Amino acid sequence: MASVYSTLTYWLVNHPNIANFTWTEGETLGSTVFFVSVVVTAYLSATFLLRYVMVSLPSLGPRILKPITAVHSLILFLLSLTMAVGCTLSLASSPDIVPSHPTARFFRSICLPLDVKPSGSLFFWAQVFYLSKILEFGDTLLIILGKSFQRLSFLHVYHHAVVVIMCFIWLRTRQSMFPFGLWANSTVHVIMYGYYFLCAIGWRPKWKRLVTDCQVLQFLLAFGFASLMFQEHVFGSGCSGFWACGFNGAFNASLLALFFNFRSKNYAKKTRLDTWAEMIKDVGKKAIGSKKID
Ligand SMILES: CC(C)(COP(=O)(O)OP(=O)(O)OC[C@H]1O[C@@H](n2cnc3c(N)ncnc32)[C@H](O)[C@@H]1OP(=O)(O)O)[C@@H](O)C(=O)NCCC(=O)NCCSC(=O)CC(=O)O
Repeated sequence: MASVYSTLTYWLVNHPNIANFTWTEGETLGSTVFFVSVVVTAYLSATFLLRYVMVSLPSLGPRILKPITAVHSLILFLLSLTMAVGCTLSLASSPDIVPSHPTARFFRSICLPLDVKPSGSLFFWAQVFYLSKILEFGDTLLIILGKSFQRLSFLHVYHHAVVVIMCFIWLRTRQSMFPFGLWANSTVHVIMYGYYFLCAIGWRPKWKRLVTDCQVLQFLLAFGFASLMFQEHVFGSGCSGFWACGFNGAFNASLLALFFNFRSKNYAKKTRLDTWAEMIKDVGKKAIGSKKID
């Protein structure tokens, strides 16, 4: 067990390429406002354009699409797992940012010091996370090519576009709360891409609702921890990128509202149907006396 831990720590935290990583605006891949603007504009334009072009074209058949979707989801599942483990180990073992006391270590995941340098393993994983959000654009392409237009929701497109801007702001402002956000979202995406992968290989899991609930939970936890960060910023020694956290707060609040709407549309119906079924059963039971009905 100890050797697994130390091997993982070496490859995901202490490897020279990771430990010596420094995010430098204008030098690191994707580190300019121009890059983010082009990427997000290209994503939105391509999505709307392809959506309308595909209306008059035949969809790629499931024989071609399902294996590609499965591979894409599997890659994102493995990448999310690697980022979640990498972030956890970075928080547990980076001596430069993380003090040895567990409570202080937790606070480091929600409040970075004002003079924090954008270097080391945590920032390395934030950069990987940022680039992985561009890879997630593939989800939209797969939905459009399969002509599953009902799944091309506002929630989907809005999330995929704005999350890239959010990650760029994390890095540019050395924003506090990003280690928690990175850890929570990567962990949730392990479950989400696991679910998507299983759907793509033809096994539709029964725990879809659990995936949605985990997504909602990450936003709720973020609000809880943000209040602790606020206290630490105001009454403690200050947190880096405090004002940029407002962007995250607004984005999380909008996603929370959209996910509550998604939940009520996708799962509440079932509950109502169940209620109706039970009512009909009761009426039936009364009508035929003590006879059992299914
Ligand atoms: C359970 C959810 C994860 C997904 O809900 P859906 O209603 O979209 O799920 P579904 O049951 O229709 O999904 C199964 C279908 O997805 C296909 N599928 C598989 N892999 C996919 C991929 N990588 N991208 C897009 N589609 C994919 C399967 O082949 C299957 O198609 P077929 O049905 O043809 O067999 C939900 O909680 C959710 O997030 N809904 C919002 C929609 C969304 O776009 N979410 C992701 C971005 S938001 C996000 O990611 C927030 C966060 O950060 O946590």
